[in-house]
Amino acid sequence: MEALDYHAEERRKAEFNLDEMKIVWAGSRRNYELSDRVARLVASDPVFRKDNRTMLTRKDLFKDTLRKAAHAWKRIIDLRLSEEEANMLRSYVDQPAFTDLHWGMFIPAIKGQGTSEQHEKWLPMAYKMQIIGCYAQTELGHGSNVQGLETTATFDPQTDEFDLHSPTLTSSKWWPGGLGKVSTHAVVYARLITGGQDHGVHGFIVQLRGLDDHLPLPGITVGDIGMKFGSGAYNSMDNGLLRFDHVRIPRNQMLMRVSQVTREGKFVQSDVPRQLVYGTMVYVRQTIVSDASCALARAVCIATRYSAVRRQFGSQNGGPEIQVIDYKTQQSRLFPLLASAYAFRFVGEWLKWLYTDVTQRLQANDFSTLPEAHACTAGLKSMTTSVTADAIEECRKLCGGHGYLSNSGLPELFAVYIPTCTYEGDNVVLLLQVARFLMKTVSQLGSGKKPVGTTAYMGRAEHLMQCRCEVEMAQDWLKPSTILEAFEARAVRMSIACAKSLGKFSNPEDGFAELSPDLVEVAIAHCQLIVVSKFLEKLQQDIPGKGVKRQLEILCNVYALHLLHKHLGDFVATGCITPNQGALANEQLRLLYAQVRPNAIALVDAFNYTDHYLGSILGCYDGNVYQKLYQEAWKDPLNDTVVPDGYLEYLRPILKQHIRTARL
Ligand SMILES: CCCCCCCCCCCCCCCCCCCCCCCC(=O)SCCNC(=O)CCNC(=O)[C@H](O)C(C)(C)COP(=O)(O)OP(=O)(O)OC[C@H]1O[C@@H](n2cnc3c(N)ncnc32)[C@H](O)[C@@H]1OP(=O)(O)O
Ligand SMILES: Cc1cc2nc3c(=O)[nH]c(=O)nc-3n(C[C@H](O)[C@H](O)[C@H](O)COP(=O)(O)OP(=O)(O)OC[C@H]3O[C@@H](n4cnc5c(N)ncnc54)[C@H](O)[C@@H]3O)c2cc1C
Repeated sequence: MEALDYHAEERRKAEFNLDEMKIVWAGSRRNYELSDRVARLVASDPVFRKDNRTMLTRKDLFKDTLRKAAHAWKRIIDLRLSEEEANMLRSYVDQPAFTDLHWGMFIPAIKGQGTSEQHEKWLPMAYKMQIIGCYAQTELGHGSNVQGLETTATFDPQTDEFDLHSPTLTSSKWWPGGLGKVSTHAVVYARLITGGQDHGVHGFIVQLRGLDDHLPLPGITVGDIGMKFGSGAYNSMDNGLLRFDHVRIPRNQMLMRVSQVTREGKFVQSDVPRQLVYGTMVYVRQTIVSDASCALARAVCIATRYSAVRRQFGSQNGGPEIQVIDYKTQQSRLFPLLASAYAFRFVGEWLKWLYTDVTQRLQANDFSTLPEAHACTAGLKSMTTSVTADAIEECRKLCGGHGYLSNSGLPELFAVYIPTCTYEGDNVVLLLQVARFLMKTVSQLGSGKKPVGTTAYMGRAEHLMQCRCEVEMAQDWLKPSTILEAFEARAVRMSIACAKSLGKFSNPEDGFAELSPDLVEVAIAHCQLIVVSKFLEKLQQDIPGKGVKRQLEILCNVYALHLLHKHLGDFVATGCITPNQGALANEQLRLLYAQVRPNAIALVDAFNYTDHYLGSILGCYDGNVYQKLYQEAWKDPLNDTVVPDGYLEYLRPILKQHIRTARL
């Protein structure tokens, strides 16, 4: 018998080839096939079950995470999964774990900041997980300000060792994932001191726990920092605290690609820029952008499918009520998020390319593109995670009351997701880094130095400062060059206006601090331009499949025009467009929503998410929402008994007292 599909009619409405769209989303046919195989592998394995996760106590959740990680590792070995497949497996298992930090930060830190001898010594053990590491940078007193870290690593020429010490309470390491209960090793960031001189923050490989008994080594205090936001969620991770009481490590455990300390205790700064010490963060920020599109797509998939099932009001002659997805307000809240998921997917692909390119250049000692890579990863990490976090909450609201149920999947997704706005760089702090980069670029405009890469448009500042938008009718907004020029003109005009305001301050740092809210807006305008332009570039590629390119063009226009509508003040105030042209953009946006509507379900089907990964009754593929909600309610432990525990002690006495009072 064919399974019920409540979305069958919706799926029939689609105007494009779904299989081809799945490939576009995955990046290539090969990626699609790998990802599909791994998703099914995870979904069909009972060890990876996650529907009961929010009910577990912290200890049980943590043990469940250890079990899943061990099982995942076994599957990776048994099936000889590649690094790429293992990473897909991590995504589909969907439970933050120490393994994220081991593979995502500990190993990359050694690779990026270690010498070839250090690679040879440490990487084979790390790859086999004979040692497990974390990334211990943040302290109780300092996270954003890395230069303010207090942990010290003092070289002792007598013994050829570093003495690691936590001199104050605020120097305690605080937050590193995997540190609390699991890691045997850490890359610890500490101030390097030689001959009484402070050389700033550097990375050191430090063993924390015994490899046989897992007990902390002498001088080391280590533990978990406690429960975090939400149930389930990020509590599967053992974010930890760590203190050193004069712990000794050999000199060759300082990561020495950027700077070295000789046997005599001489500090040597190589030609490699000091910022490479921050290189692991650049790598992870890039991965966070790709992950943002996945989290956003997940929330949007749930809200879209549910919006097609849910009906409220408008029944005619006893017929069905209106599907809430047909309300224009629902569309204007949902479809820009759907478009953003695609936009972030494509900008994530591009950022991966940029990161690979900069890494190859760094290996050849070409550091010229490092500032651009830093600005792009910082800015896009900030922008995509802020949008995604807000979007998950919006999707919860789009699902009405049922969105607040844990089994909608949205509360836990939100709780797991929101720290991305803080970790790997607070989003505002990162946007200020972008703003610094932009102000520097503007200040060099007159010097003959041509801006390149994502700031190349600033080289056309003269034109962009005075160009006039030529839109006369709503449909004029569909021209890619018109959209691009409006976004470029807005970004350049906001940047130059801020640079001019900065010039009025005698001390530039005072000016930067005073104008920082405006600078954040400038950085956002620049990042939005990057996303819009990368979406437009994607559309220049050969995209096969009936109607696929057309749908992507519609989504690209939705993405750009909803931003234009949202930030209309910026566009009008800078004179890039007139208020009337803004109104025409909004008119066009409404027409675009009507074009998205018949394709909405198929556009979220293209993410190819299994019901296991979605973890949401509201978002299930077959749309059989009400029956599943009803069945699920009876599985709640509160429904194990008809009369709840505590009735005799607490409820009955009140009820009885009430009866007595009533009789009086
Ligand atoms: C159960 C499941 C099992 C499954 C098993 C499966 C196994 C296989 C799995 C495979 C897994 C792969 C996983 C990947 C996933 C990874 C997930 C990771 C999760 C992350 C958790 C979070 C971790 C953290 O949070 S770590 C800590 C992060 N901390 C920060 O980000 C701190 C933010 N602060 C800063 O970055 C800096 O301090 C800064 C930049 C704000 C200021 O620095 P500073 O004061 O030194 O600089 P400035 O004076 O402002 O600038 C000087 C100069 O330098 C430039 N610059 C700054 N930063 C950089 C940089 N990074 N790169 C390059 N240049 C930089 C800056 O622009 C200035 O330039 P000028 O030209 O001089 O202006
Ligand atoms: C779930 C989670 C996992 C983490 N995992 C790790 C890990 O594995 N390893 C690790 O080392 N760290 C980790 N961290 C720490 C994380 O990297 C830091 O919390 C993060 O970098 C933010 O720093 P902070 O906490 O010092 O925030 P703060 O800098 O104290 O931010 C507080 C407020 O001050 C504002 N602010 C700060 N500086 C400025 C400024 N210059 N201008 C304007 N506003 C400013 C911020 O915008 C924010 O609103 C993790 C954190 C979390 C939440």
